[in-house]
Amino acid sequence: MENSDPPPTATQTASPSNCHVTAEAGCDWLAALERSHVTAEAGCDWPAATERSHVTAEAGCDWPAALERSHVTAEAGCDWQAAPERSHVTAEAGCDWPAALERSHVTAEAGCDWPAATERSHVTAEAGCDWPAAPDPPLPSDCCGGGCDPCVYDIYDQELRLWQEECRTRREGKSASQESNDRRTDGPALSPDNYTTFKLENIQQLTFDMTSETNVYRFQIPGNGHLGLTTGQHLIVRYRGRVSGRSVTRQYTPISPLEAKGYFEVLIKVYAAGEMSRYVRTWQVGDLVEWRGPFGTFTYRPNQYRQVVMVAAGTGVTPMLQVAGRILGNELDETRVRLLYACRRYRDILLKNSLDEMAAFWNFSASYWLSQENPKNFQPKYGDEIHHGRLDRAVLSAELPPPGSSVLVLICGTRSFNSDMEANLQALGFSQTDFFRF
Ligand SMILES: Cc1cc2nc3c(=O)[nH]c(=O)nc-3n(C[C@H](O)[C@H](O)[C@H](O)COP(=O)(O)OP(=O)(O)OC[C@H]3O[C@@H](n4cnc5c(N)ncnc54)[C@H](O)[C@@H]3O)c2cc1C
Repeated sequence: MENSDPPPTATQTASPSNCHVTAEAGCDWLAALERSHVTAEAGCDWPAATERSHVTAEAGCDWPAALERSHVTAEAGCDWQAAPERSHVTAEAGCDWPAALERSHVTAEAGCDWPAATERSHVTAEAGCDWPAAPDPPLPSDCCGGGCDPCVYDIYDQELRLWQEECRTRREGKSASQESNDRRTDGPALSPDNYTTFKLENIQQLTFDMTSETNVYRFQIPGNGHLGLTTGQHLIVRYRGRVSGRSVTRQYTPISPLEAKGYFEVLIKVYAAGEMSRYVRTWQVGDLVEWRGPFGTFTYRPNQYRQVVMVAAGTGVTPMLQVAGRILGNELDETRVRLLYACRRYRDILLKNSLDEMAAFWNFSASYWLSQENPKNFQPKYGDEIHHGRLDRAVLSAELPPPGSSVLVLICGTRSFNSDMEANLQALGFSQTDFFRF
């Protein structure tokens, strides 16, 4: 006998992974596929969305609650639109959204008109609406596994909390800048819990080539205030794209003296393909940039060690400068400081003038390891200690006193540089307490 079921009245578009599927009115859908994004028309009676499916409902739709990790449930009267790939939802004006479930991040206000969200960001607001972008969760590859404090996951949790807080204040009718100003009048210049905007007052270019540039950015601190950092601490900067709706954070270590008043400076290497770099490249004098901090667990006591050996690569010199500045600025501190600095070429040595000034102190010396410099093609400054080749275990072995002889080794460079140096130190008999990685 032939199947007597009526032909389906609904249009169903099956989707491969990451594509979009749409259900028409009257459609009785099966659970949405993992990672498919689906839209239901009015009158649709959907089953619960499965894990990781993202669903939206049209006006009049009566949806069951979405399961964990599906993102939203729709209210009657809501008029939803299909989300673009991997973005989750867009809300129309007049929409009244219920709170999103775990991992969905936002609720939209009445009157809000949101633009399409970008990949992995969840929702953003359209023209007219000044809704904050939700933070992006870190990728597994963002975590170095080295026990950083704060780790990228801690930063994400903090960002999520801040973002939820900001959404709340917006719902209550208070703008974020108003909040920030309120805080500034009765609090310190900088807070680890909330972002403060600082005005960019100068940009100084240090290096430039086809793939990157390095600049020093100077920010004004109102009222001749200071950051309140201790040695070796860093800040977090946030970028929230008005158009893209993305929220990106990165860490940077101020290079200005810790006690500097009325300003602070950060050195930032701007990469062609870097996510934050793309934003930093657009910075202009007068721009307002959001910072929070300080962060970092490094502690230092004068004369605690006989020698501090700094092993740095590229922009990893920034915390070293802070620590060295602190030691050399205290005439009662007799700690010797030795910097081993790996760069590609001579002209890539960052903050060379500051390092040269430090070299005038009896207890500071620097040695530069150039991996890509042609010995014939550059003119070192008189007295520069230049080596051609890589900063490797043999160098550490020759430079470092034996483990246990009151030496602290500080490490800061790329992720691979850091883990190479840690492995080298351990192979040379140094224990975890003998070194610190920024
Ligand atoms: C505690 C701490 C302090 C820091 N302080 C500073 C600082 O003072 N100044 C500073 O410039 N950076 C500093 N960084 C690094 C900074 O936080 C960013 O990781 C860096 O600016 C790149 O961000 P991005 O979004 O532009 O690039 P991403 O989007 O994160 O990376 C894109 C690509 O850029 C390239 N890239 C990124 N970082 C590096 C790198 N370090 N070496 C080589 N290639 C790289 C890679 O090709 C990468 O694939 C610090 C990091 C930490 C954890």
